[in-house]
Amino acid sequence: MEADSKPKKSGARLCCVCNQNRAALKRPKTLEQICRECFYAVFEEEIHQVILENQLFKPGDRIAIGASGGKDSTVLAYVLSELNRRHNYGLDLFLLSVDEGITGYRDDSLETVKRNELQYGLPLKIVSYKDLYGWTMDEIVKMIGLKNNCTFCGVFRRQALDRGAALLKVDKVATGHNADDIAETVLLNILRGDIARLSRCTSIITGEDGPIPRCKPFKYTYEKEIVMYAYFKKLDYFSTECIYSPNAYRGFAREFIKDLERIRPRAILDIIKSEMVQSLCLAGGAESRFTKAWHWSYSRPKQ
Ligand SMILES: Nc1ncnc2c1ncn2[C@@H]1O[C@H](COP(=O)(O)OP(=O)(O)OP(=O)(O)O)[C@@H](O)[C@H]1O
Repeated sequence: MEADSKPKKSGARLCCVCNQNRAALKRPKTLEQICRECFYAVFEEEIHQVILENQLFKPGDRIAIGASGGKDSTVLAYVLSELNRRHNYGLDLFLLSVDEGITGYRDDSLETVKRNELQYGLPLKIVSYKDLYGWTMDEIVKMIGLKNNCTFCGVFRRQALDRGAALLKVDKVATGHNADDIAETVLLNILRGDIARLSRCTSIITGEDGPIPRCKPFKYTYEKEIVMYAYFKKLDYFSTECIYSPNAYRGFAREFIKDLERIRPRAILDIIKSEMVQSLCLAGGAESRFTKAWHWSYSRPKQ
């Protein structure tokens, strides 16, 4: 037997990919035992394939990465810079942050993004609610209280990202929304009976009819794997929840998805997939029939 084909440690569980190194973790998505190096490789390769298959970028594109300083957007910035170099995507990458003006949250996470700017060598643009709208979220919450503040903030942030993207003259904004976020949104839209949003929420590219399209390279990437990747790679990210976001309804959906994942990891992908199939049916002309049937059954008097 050749030296390098021997297991490194007898009795230790071997990585199911290379069959050489000791497994260091169980992949949350597949439950495979895998070593760190192979985990990095499969994690990055899956994202690369998603980018290619969905034609998320074109050579020469200027891409802003929506950078909140959280784990998802930090891993996105790191992985996109790596893939851009490795596969010669030919992209000009930028970090774009929105400062909502939330003391004790966004000010701290922006410090992380400023460090990421240096660590990854990506130019950073920060746009603030105060400059764009004349109000910080702290001031808005003082005025309107905690009810509905997430709705305001979401609308403002979307516009602020568009404004920042226009200043940077980018072709697209990439965000760190992951598979768990998308499955959660599918579930929320089902629970609210919001068919219009339901049929849009799994799209990997959105806003193509608006000023600047958005894309989600992590559409199929599990949150737990993002956390593991950030942890093993020792990436510098900020991990505190927004102080104004006690969104109970979304919280329930999140917990439910996590419970399903514990029993059956594929559940996250299956929720996304089943929504995509339904959207395709709607796009194929079944929309009016489906909507009529929906309204009929919804408004039918109780027997
Ligand atoms: N203040 C912000 N500035 C720029 N982009 C943002 C901001 N907040 C959110 N985003 C973008 O939207 C995505 C999803 O938002 P979400 O609220 O889930 O982020 P988060 O939990 O604060 O951080 P992350 O998703 O990076 O871990 C982020 O990954 C990021 O790309």
